[in-house]
Amino acid sequence: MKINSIYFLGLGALGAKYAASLVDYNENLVKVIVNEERKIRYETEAICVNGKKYDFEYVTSIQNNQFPDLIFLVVKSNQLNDAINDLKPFVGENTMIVSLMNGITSERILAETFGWNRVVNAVAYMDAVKQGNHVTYGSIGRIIFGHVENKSQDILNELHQLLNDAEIPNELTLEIERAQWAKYIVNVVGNQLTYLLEFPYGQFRTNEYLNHLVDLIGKEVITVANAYGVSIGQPEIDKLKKTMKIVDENGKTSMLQDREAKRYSEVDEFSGEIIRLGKQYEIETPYNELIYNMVKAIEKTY
Ligand SMILES: NC(=O)C1=CN([C@@H]2O[C@H](COP(=O)(O)OP(=O)(O)OC[C@H]3O[C@@H](n4cnc5c(N)ncnc54)[C@H](OP(=O)(O)O)[C@@H]3O)[C@@H](O)[C@H]2O)C=CC1
Ligand SMILES: CC(C)(CO)C(=O)C(=O)O
Repeated sequence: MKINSIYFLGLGALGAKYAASLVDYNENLVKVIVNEERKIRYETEAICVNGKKYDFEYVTSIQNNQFPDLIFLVVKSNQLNDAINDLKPFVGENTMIVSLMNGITSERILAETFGWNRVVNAVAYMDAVKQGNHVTYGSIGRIIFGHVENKSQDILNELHQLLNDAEIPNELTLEIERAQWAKYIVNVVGNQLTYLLEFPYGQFRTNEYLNHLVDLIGKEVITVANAYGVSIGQPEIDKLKKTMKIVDENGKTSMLQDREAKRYSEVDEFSGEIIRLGKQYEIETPYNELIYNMVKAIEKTY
């Protein structure tokens, strides 16, 4: 099956970056799902990605019964429920939905509405930031994707080829859940610690107390991951520490950026989900309990 049309729902930092890269490859490929309010707003102030202005094609409904082959869903986890409602009219019987969202639950929630045969699991490594209508990113990034039961390989191979042609680094994996947890541990540990301590990445290079906390919280995540059935361990903690040491020392995790902008964070997807899984598997998760309640206490003041 050839991929001739790709829609995006979510034109924020990550969505705009990838929508722009695909438009650069083929301007007829991409449309963006919006409501009337967003359409007017986005058309009035066009989105710029790394300084280049993009006049994306915005759609508020399906035209001529032509459903997209693929939809990238790229919203924050606290926007997912509304996004699913807005997505429903655009999902045809052959449309696949790729969630680029952080965390491990969005695909399951999507599958509850659309079925697993419509859902592609994915994880994105990127450092995109959106301020006003300007999106900037520094790293070339990478998308890793796959089907949780390794089904739908035809369209996944097609997507792999298309991303390669568009020069978007990507990997089609048969171990997508493991790949998602390897990123999830970075978010649960790195995002949440930098949020609470208000630290840029540079602190990971020198601060032994911070790195001790990485070990403590990391081990808690690994215990839960192993009970969930995903085989990650100390190598993922070591890799996370290494990653945090080589990125821009002044850069900040998205969760710290949320705090600075007084936006609600994705804490429910991070420690919230670890606590929930901990209860399910009868594993104590005291570090995540502490983090969750501290983040919520801060957000309560908004
Ligand atoms: N930024 C990054 O580099 C990375 C982000 N991620 C993950 O990707 C996800 C998205 O992050 P990010 O792009 O940074 O977040 P942003 O907040 O920048 O973008 C989210 C966008 O979704 C739009 N949106 C929300 N609800 C709807 C809806 N119902 N219909 C249409 N558009 C909607 C918002 O529009 P509006 O502003 O108009 O309300 C906003 O532009 C998160 O899970 C994040 O953790 C993962 C890896 C890297
Ligand atoms: C991996 C990391 C920490 C990169 O910035 C991230 O995903 C985030 O900030 O949300």
